[in-house]
Amino acid sequence: MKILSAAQTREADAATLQYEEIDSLELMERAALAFASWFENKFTPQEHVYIFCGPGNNGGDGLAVARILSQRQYHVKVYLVGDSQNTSQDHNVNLQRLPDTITRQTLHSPTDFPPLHPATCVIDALFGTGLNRPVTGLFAALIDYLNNSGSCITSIDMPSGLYTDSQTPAESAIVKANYTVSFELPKLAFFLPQHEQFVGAWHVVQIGLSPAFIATAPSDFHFATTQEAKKLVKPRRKFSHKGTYGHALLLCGSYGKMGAAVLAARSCLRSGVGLLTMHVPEAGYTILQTAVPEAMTHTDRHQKYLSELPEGLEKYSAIGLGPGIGTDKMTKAALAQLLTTSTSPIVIDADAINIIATSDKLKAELPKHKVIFTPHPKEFERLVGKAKNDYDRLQDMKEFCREYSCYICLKGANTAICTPEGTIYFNTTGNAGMATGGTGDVLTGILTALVAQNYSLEQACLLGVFAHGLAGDLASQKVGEIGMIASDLIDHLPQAFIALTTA
Ligand SMILES: NC(=O)C1=CN([C@@H]2O[C@H](COP(=O)(O)OP(=O)(O)OC[C@H]3O[C@@H](n4cnc5c(N)ncnc54)[C@H](OP(=O)(O)O)[C@@H]3O)[C@@H](O)[C@H]2O)[C@H](O)CC1
Ligand SMILES: [K+]
Repeated sequence: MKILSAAQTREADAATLQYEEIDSLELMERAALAFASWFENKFTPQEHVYIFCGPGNNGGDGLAVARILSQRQYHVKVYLVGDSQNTSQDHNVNLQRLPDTITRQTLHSPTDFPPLHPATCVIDALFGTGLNRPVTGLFAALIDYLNNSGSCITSIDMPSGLYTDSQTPAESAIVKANYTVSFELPKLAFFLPQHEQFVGAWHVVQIGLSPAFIATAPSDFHFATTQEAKKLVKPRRKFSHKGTYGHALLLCGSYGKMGAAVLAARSCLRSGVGLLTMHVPEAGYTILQTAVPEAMTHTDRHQKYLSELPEGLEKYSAIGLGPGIGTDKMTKAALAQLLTTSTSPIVIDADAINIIATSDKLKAELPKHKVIFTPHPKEFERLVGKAKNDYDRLQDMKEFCREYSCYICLKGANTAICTPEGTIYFNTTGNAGMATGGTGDVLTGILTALVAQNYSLEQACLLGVFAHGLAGDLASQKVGEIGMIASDLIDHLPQAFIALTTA
């Protein structure tokens, strides 16, 4: 699904009003009803609800929510902030519609701020997508007060003070929401690690914005949905054999890091590949043959490191390399040779990324449209460079992928997948239990298996990253996040693929 900018959200809003022949007040009512339903599922009417409303339509939503929640037996108080001469039309109508039974107060200075308790539910309706400058003055004082209150804060549409799709200036106060309930589509800001403390757990509620508008709106940013991931899966054919599903080659491992090779091999096999050959240092032979009997094992002449490529590279439909290989100069030479001789797509991870990161020559030799990089943030920084903030990092990623015609899966809470055209997809599966050694090796195995099966590189990234996160989510239901290890992901890959192939 697409992610729209703040400006496009306003256009979608206008297109919806025109297409459905409704007025903006009705759309605001829909938004408020959708928010209130989410709120009712989360909080009981025992809790006191304080709603802080700004001058625009975000504040208008807050006023409509106040009316609806009060009808549903919540004890609601409304606090109005800002110049009452500068309020939006729909804000004004909803203020008039507020029943007299609801206490309301205009906040003129910090001395007016109401006492707040940890048990108070705060709804933040100060600013949404219409924020057009940093939040300072009384609004900033209020935001600081809310942030320090210990109360549970739910933001309507956006945490107030946070820019929707560009870097928020440092001087802006920003609400630190526990929950953000946004309308129709998540906003770009939600996917960036730097905003974790502001956005909290985000949810999207539907308000029926024009699907036709959304379908045609241009956007470089997307997020992955289960429906989309399911559409990517190619069903197995009845009259097929192991040759139908490709032959993967994984170059992994070094002395003391042979476990990375085992993890990549096992996940590759659990992702549907027809045949798998492992090329590992001599010391890995017994380990691989014992731990992964389904894989063929080919050994390097070097005992501890990879120093050469196996014969007959052309027979492999995909090559994965990096997990556990180290950065020995012999390994670097073998990698250089691979980049210039391989005709197959290559998945490049871990130390293979670190090796390429140090050499402009190797970067220049990357085969076009044939490489997927899977860096974690530190490896990304080495490969692409250090960015000032997450928006700049996305921009740098696009430029790198365009320059080298490659794909990058930047691993993290919402792994960001970038194509050579500069389109970015944020993944939506996975959990913090996956922040543990070896889960990256598992991803390399999955992606190599999918590319070997003839998925396009883009399809492999989207499906592979989604399945990897889904396996993590399924594993967390069994072992939780704290006790999770990379092998748990492999154990849950079959279930993940079952979930992606059932309606
Ligand atoms: N399509 C949808 O998703 C719908 C969303 N709805 C809700 O509407 C808001 C967007 O409403 P909008 O009125 O465009 O904008 P805001 O309420 O976010 O803010 C605009 C007002 O705030 C003032 N402003 C802006 N920045 C600041 C600031 N830093 N300090 C003080 N005041 C600020 C601005 O005043 P100006 O001085 O710039 O004129 C406006 O008064 C969206 O987020 C949803 O919550 C609809 O309800 C349904 C459809
Ligand atoms: K808000």
